[in-house]
Amino acid sequence: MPVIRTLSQAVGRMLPKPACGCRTSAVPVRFLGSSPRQIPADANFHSITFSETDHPRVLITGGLGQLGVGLANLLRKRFGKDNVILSDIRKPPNHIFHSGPFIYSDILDYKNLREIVVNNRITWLFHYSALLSAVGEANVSLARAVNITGLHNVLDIATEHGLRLFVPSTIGAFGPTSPRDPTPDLCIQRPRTIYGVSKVHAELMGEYYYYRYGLDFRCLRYPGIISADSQPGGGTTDYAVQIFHSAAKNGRFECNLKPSTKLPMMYIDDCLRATLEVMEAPAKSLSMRTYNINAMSFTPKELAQEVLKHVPEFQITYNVDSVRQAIADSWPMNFDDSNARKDWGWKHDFDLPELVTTMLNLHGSGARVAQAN
Ligand SMILES: NC(=O)C1=CN([C@@H]2O[C@H](COP(=O)(O)OP(=O)(O)OC[C@H]3O[C@@H](n4cnc5c(N)ncnc54)[C@H](O)[C@@H]3O)[C@@H](O)[C@H]2O)C=CC1
Ligand SMILES: CC(=O)[C@H](N)C(=O)O
Repeated sequence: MPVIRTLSQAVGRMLPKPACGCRTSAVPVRFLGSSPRQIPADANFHSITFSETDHPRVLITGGLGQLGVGLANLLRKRFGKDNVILSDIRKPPNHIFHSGPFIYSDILDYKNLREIVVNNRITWLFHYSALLSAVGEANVSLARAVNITGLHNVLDIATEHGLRLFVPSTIGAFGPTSPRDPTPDLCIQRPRTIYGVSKVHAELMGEYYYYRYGLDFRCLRYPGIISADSQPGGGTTDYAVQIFHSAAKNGRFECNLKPSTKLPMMYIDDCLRATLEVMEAPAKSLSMRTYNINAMSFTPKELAQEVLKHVPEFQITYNVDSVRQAIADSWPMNFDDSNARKDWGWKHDFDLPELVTTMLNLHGSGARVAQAN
């Protein structure tokens, strides 16, 4: 990799500066080889019309999951409703269908994805389609197809059409031989789930395409994300979302992880803001292409204790799911995100007390919260 970078820098120094004074890619990609899918490297579709003063034209894949709709809302506020297209293979509920552009897109269908990018003049792509850790273990071949083959399609299309590409990674990209407390950006990554393996693959492929073809690839490793108005899609950290729903509904919760299982977590607003911030960060501020981001770490017991402060009758019981427990035991307990904080000013807003108050209020147990306070 450093060899390619050095080579690209050397080639870059040999190139004449563009007369127009316009910005060039940090890596003079076209001189390093052909583009990924047998498309001539000098084909004209690289002439990007998007400039820094225009709003990006955004496509979100896998947009009907836990995170995509919230991301679309945030991006639509910033870039305009019609500039952000949600896509998925599922049928959107009415309120989402009527809230802005939605399109069917299966990321395994390369030609269809390319057509969407071309016809809608997409300039930024947020690639959210994935099978998460627990469902991935239940269907390894589908997880392999969606998380790995799907990523290949996205990488090639993003490269061919000069897109800025965001791919989320996860605490699940680490494994039992990684340092767990804290886990730095760069360390041993030997995950034991197909989900984790596919995310390490995505991190490495994105970085490779950045050096090899100049793809503007950006990646954050998310902790477990906690949201009120969207359901989690089958992960190991799902309990930390479901507990609020149960606490507000009937004051009881059966947890599928042991009380002492400590994992990094983050409120959805922080996660989505980080995603927008890293996409807007000037390329020169990014010393890496994949960053850890962190907010808080807690165990089910600690979370339950915080919920109890608001819902005094709350009861938690434990019925451990061995698959999820084994996964959680191999993941980081604390995340070191000092590089994100240093390079592009990442800062979280929500710690555990704010998270719990916000979640219970959003779940309509405001009356209980007020009573307890
Ligand atoms: N939610 C979390 O706690 C975390 C999420 N992430 C990552 O963030 C991204 C989004 O996560 P969530 O919204 O939670 O996931 P999710 O599981 O809730 O949603 C994934 C979406 O992908 C769609 N999908 C599946 N196969 C597809 C295909 N062939 N073509 C197009 N779409 C397809 C599904 O229909 C679903 O709507 C994922 O890449 C995930 O790995 C990373 C760390 C934590
Ligand atoms: C942390 C994640 O990536 C996700 N929520 C999962 O538990 O699989």
